[in-house]
Formats: sequence, C-alpha cells, structure tokens
Amino acid sequence: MPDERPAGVPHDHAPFGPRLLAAMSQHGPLCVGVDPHPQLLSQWGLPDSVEGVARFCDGVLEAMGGRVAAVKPQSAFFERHGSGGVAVLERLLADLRSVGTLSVLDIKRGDIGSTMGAYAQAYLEEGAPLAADAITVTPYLGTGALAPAVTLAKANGRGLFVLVLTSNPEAASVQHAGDPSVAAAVAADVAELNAGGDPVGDIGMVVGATVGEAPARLGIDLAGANGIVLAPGVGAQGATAHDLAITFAGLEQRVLVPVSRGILSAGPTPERLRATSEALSAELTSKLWS
Ligand SMILES: O=c1ccn([C@@H]2O[C@H](COP(=O)(O)O)[C@@H](O)[C@H]2O)c(=O)[nH]1
Repeated sequence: MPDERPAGVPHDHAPFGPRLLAAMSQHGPLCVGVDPHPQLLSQWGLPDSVEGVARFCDGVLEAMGGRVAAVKPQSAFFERHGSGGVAVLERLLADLRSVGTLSVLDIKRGDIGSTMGAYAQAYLEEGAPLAADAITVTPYLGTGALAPAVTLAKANGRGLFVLVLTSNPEAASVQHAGDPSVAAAVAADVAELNAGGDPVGDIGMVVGATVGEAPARLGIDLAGANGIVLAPGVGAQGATAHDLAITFAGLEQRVLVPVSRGILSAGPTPERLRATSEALSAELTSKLWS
C-alpha cells in the first residue's frame, strides 16, 4: 500500500523527539496554540458553545494545518463544554493526524502511578480516541510517578513535556524552592529519562519564555536534559522573541514556541491568521536560529 503521509513527516512510530526536531527544521519553531477562549469565540463571531468551538477549530486547521511544526490544543477550553467539547477535541486531534501536523495536547496530567497508567492509556495509547503526539505532564507527585506515561510514550513514538519552570508569576514560590531547586531536580530527572536519545530524547520540558535568567540562576542544565523545550509566554503573557534568545542561549534549535492568543486574535480570516503566524515564525527563526 503506498505511503500517503506528507513528505518530511517520518513514520508515527519513529521516536517523538526526532520527529518533532524534523518538523521544526521543516516549518520553524512556532507551535500554534488552540485555546478557544470565550472572548476569542466572540471576536471570531462564534457562539460560546460546542458548535462555536468546532467552527473555531476548523478555522485554525484550515489556516494552519500542515504549515507549522505542531499545534497545541489546550484541553481546558474543550472540557468546559463537557462531553461535546471533548468530542471536538477528539476530532481536532484526528484532523491534525490526517494533515500530518504534530499535536501537543496541553492537559497537564500527573497522579500516583496506577492512575497515571490510565491517563497514559487515554492520551498515549495507539488508537485511543484522545491520543496525541505528546502531552504536558506535571511532576509534583514525583517525576518517578510519571513512569507509566514515559514507558507508553516511548513505546508508541509519542512524547511528554514535563513542567519545569512555568510561565506564570506564581510559579517561583514552588518551582524555585530548595537547593537544588525543585525545578533543577525535575530537569535532572528528565536528563536521566532522555539518556541515549539521539539526536534528542522524547521527554521535553516546559520552561516559560517569561522566566528570564532563572534557569541559569537555579543551575538548571537545559541542554544537558537532552529534550526539546516547550516555551509558552510569547505574546499575550508579554515575552518576546528577544527574551527567548536570551533565556535559551545555546539551545536555540531545540525550543518549540507555542503561541495561542498572539495568533488567534488575528482570526477568523485564514489569510490574516496565516500572515500573523508567518510573521511571528520569521521573527522567532531569525532571533533564535541565527
Ligand atoms: O507554563 C505554562 C504552561 C502552559 N501554558 C499554556 O500555554 C498557553 C499560552 O497561551 P497564550 O495565549 O499564548 O498566552 C495556554 O494554553 C496555557 O495554559 C502556559 O501559558 N504556561
């Protein structure tokens, strides 16, 4: 049977880290976030309902599908509409697969090992209705508790992004605490999980674009963790491409930059969404990669 996957997108079962690196070198470091906020739905002339969210996703897919390295749906904005919203998320994940765009489901899961196993089956198992190429996970029950998700992700060519230094201002009181800090300990755990990953492991880290010099100050070896960094915070949260270049100096080719409101507020016209994302992608590429 002929392989009908778009050129440049390796087989689904190839390891996630290298697949994402390949997508980034093809499309650049931008990842479009899909956060159907009520305000954005209204701005797009859509109702704050399951139908509105579905049409919003269609608009994002039409404008961005196949044009960016990855798309990051924020589960909360689908869940707030109940089972209908989750069904829309399921369809979006399937649509992304069919256009060959990687999905990073931002769902921030983390629980005791046995429950984590069920979450892993929900989002990382082959054929699961909500399976994504990668999900975000929280390590605050101990990075070791994420083991079932690590195992299933690696077995199925999928990935995780572990929260290390989040972009919100309240994060420092927990994540910077201790010596070594909580964040440095989590990054060291990620490095162990990625040992031997070539050219990069499958376990990424979330480090906000807003965190400034915190990684250096807290002794976090971002490059040594051997994973791709997901760096939210550009646009609506105030961080810029220049901030990324400073915080992630030395790691430039391994930073995936999710932007939601900063792009989505240009909608609903596909041409404006595309123009905004292309301009941002060009700026990120020139500041991070040159
Ligand atoms: O540290 C984090 C982790 C996740 N996020 C998520 O990213 C987007 C950001 O949206 P913008 O509109 O681009 O600000 C959103 O889904 C957050 O939940 C984050 O911001 N910071």
